[in-house]
Amino acid sequence: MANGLYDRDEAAIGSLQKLRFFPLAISGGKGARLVEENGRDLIDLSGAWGAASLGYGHPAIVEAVSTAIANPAGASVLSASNVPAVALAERLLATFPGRGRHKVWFGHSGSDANEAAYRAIVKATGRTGVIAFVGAYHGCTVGSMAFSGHSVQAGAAKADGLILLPYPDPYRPYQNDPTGDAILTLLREKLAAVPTGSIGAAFIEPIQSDGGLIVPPDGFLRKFADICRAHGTLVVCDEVKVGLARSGRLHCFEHEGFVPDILVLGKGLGGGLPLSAVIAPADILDCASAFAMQTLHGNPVCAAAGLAVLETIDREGLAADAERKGKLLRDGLARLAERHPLIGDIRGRGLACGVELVLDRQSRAPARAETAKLTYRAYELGIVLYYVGMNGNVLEFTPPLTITETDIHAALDLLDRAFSEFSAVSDEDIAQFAGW
Ligand SMILES: Cc1ncc(COP(=O)(O)O)c(/C=N/[C@@H]2CCCCNC2=O)c1O
Repeated sequence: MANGLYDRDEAAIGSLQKLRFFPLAISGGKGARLVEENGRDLIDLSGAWGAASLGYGHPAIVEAVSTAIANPAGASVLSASNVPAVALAERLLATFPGRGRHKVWFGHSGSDANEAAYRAIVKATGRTGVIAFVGAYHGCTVGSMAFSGHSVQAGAAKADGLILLPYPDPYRPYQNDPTGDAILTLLREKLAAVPTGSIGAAFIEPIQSDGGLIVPPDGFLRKFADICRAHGTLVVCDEVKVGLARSGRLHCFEHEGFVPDILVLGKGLGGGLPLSAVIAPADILDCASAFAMQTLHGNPVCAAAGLAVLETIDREGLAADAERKGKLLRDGLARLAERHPLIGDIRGRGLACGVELVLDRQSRAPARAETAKLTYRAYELGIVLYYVGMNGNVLEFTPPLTITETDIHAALDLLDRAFSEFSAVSDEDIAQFAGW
């Protein structure tokens, strides 16, 4: 379609903020389906990288946002309180089992939330050191990149005193130890080499998402937290992508039998609107004023959307639904693996699933080029699906929590075709899409 939407996008919007895999040009959406400019509809297995937690056009979101925008209670919490933001903060605090007094900080994105958490911890404790993991994507601001470990940000300035650890990956285990204990030994060695109490924060994803949708071994997070806390380090759980019912529990850390000191939420919290939150001890979030603020933080319209998301998760039982539908999806993917040797590993919790593609199941050599062609073919067949991973070879399934079983089955049928047909995609077809 000459001078179609995608061409106009290319002409008008810079590549600085683009992560493109195929020429998706969207004019609308409903449920778990996106509609392209030409009227074609696609099943969205990404959910806008997990942000469209309730899909597109959910009545609860439409109602909440329409009401809020028609009578906006100001525009932020900087210099006034507003009804939706206070109500959302109270509702978030009611979900968090941490001991002691906690408060909420509101942001627009996972990036600004992680950055605010780190800056507040340094301000409150004076401890600049930070622990994080190779493969972790905590954001794309200077501050959140400073303790991210994803290859896409290799050139970014890193925090002084950053300790980056391998993330425990049972499919590619560090030192061939699938339990992750070798990583904990490394952590103890690193901590022994720094002044006691010099590390303020430890950032961990309970499922490492952009690093490859990796579910850690049982018990790892709990043991990791114990070691950090013995060093006086606050454990920050980044649930921006896998939180809020997606994993089959309201909070993903519930699978791990531990409670983080600080919880970071984003993406799905806003149901497609820009909204993030940090839940932290009151003494951390009250350590200063006018220190981590942006003009529209705590925007009442976005906060109304956040309330609608939490209420809908509760009312529609979306956590239990995610558990059930995630198993349905992974069982279907396992049946595809019987026919397609490219599939090396299937993993996930709830509706956060990863499928790692390899050239050979013995060597587990990453199938990077094949992954790019597969996602392109899937798009041609009517599926929106992106990939993640340090080797660019892990299909990431984070569909709307409201996806129907019918759409899951339809998507699996289309994926089956994509696996059979992707080799027909030419290098030229994907050349213009840089991906990660
Ligand atoms: C665990 C986790 N923490 C923080 C972030 C940053 O969130 P924002 O992109 O909302 O700033 C993210 C964002 N992840 C990226 C966003 C860029 C495109 C690639 N796919 C993602 O999901 C994240 O997954």
